[in-house]
Amino acid sequence: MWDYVKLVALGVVAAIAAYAASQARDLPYMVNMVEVALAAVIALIWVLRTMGDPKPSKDEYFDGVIRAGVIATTFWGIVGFLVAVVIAFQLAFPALNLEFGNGMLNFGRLRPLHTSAVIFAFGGNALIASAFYVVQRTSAARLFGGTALGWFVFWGWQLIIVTAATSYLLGGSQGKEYAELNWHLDILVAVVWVAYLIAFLGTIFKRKEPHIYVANWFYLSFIVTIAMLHIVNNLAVPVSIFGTKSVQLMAGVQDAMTQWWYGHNAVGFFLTAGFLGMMYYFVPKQAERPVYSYKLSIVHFWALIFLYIWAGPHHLHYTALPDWASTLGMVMSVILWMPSWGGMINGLMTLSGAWDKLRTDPVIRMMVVSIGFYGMSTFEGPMMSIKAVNSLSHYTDWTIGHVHSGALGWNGMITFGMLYFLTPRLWGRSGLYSLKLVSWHFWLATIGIVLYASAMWVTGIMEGLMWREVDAQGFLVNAFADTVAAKFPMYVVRGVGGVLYLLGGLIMAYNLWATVAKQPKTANLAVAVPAE
Ligand code: HEM
Ligand code: HEM
Ligand SMILES: [Cu+2]
Repeated sequence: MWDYVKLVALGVVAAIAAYAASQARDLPYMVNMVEVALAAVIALIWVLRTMGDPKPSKDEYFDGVIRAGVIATTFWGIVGFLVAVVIAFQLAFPALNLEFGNGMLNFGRLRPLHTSAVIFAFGGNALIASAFYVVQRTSAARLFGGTALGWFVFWGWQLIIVTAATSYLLGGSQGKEYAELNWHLDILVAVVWVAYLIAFLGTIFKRKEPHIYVANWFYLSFIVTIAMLHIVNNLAVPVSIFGTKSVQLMAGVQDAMTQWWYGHNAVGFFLTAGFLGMMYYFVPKQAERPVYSYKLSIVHFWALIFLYIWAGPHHLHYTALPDWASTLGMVMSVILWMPSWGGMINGLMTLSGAWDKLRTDPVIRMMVVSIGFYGMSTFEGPMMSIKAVNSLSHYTDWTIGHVHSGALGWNGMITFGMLYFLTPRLWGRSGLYSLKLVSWHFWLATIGIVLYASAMWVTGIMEGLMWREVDAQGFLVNAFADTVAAKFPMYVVRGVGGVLYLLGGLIMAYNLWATVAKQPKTANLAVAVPAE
């Protein structure tokens, strides 16, 4: 019966999408609708072919969707880093904005492709997969909603990634950073995200462990907050239901504030709280030590989520935003340093008594460096939110350097650690194919980040100082073009750093593949046992 409901629903979606494509007013909308129709047809065929298959055992964890998530995270990571390297060199060598790409290969279109690929495709898949793994293990319960809900979340997310990417390349964007998707795709995101929330919360509700492990608190706050941010920041009235264009509900400075309330908390909850959930499960697991302080984890959790939500105005210093709002954002940001370091200390000190593992286990090394970069970027951030500092750093590459020490160092490295932890376990292999290759990955990535961040500090502070340099009469000394020319060598260094980081990612992809393909099989451990 349930299968028939699914068939009808998919058929209706395919028909509506095909009709919408035929009525489309612009190219991105048309292509997106064709993609949605195709996806619905493929899903329909799959449901038809698997109808009546035996149901999987209820006391086994649902790991298929997590395996798919591991593959997707690795794949989108490589895609995101590759586009990253291209745009990095485009900034150094503008001729790389290739003419024959007809606009599609220009920096302006590839930049949102990069940010979305790394944050939402690479980071998003890592978060979804790890949340599904952690919530099942710590609740000793199978994922709520059965295979259907889990696969819906996974494939829905991949569909969003593909439609988003094609839309950006074709110029479909509403021009809000990290929220470039037009309204028709925003609705898709909201639907898939609510399904994700239901799968996660449902598993918590049916848990066999009385206790809710702290990693789940972080994951839950991330899922709920992102839903709220996404919906409020994208409130808009479409111009036509057959086109991408819409009118934002809020205007002017209210819209700007809403956008950076969203943007900052995308950092705070997507790139921080969710990844802290990852840290709180995988670091103790890999180190084989309990969390350093459970009390600290609770205190810094509440402090973190309370403070983050107020800090958005630090993106709008010296703008039309009222001064008091800007000051409020600054103060909350500076206070935010404390809970951030609470998290860092808790992660690092989990290794107390196991520091020797740093020499023998490159996966732990990766996690520790990740936590180190988390600490560094959450010191740098509060400092940059102080108005006097921001008046120098804003609009410069310093911000870009800050972003990437968080993104490459913290998000990237903890994700790599998580993938190295999960792959042998999910495929029932005795261990990773090669620890030596993990070590290579570690060094390439670390050197890549250091090149990236130091190049951006130098060029950022340099251009900030050049912009404000005045002569004795008060005239500006440097033309804007002078700063662009001066930045060239640093842009090349950043590009080289990116190449190293990408190489590390490729080595990881090979190592993970070889782990599955070449390592001997061990007994499968997918049976639900109390709180792993
Ligand atoms: C191979 C490594 C990477 C390289 C070479 C790279 C390069 C770049 C470049 C050239 C830009 C544009 C900067 C500008 O407009 O001046 C950029 C922006 C950005 N990248 Fe990356 N990136 C890499 C990895 C990542 C990762 C892994 C993430 C996130 C997890 C990330 C997140 C971002 C964000 C959020 C921005 C926008 C920053 C802003 O507007 O302030 N990047 N990246
Ligand atoms: C206590 C923690 C943090 C604070 C207070 C903070 C503060 C700031 C400030 C003041 C800016 C510059 C705003 C501007 O001048 O335009 C900024 C930019 C940014 N930060 Fe952080 N930061 C923190 C942690 C992080 C972390 C851990 C990450 C990444 C994982 C991150 C990602 C970003 C991104 C992506 C931007 C660029 C936004 C844009 O596109 O303009 N931040 N942050
Ligand atoms: Cu912020």
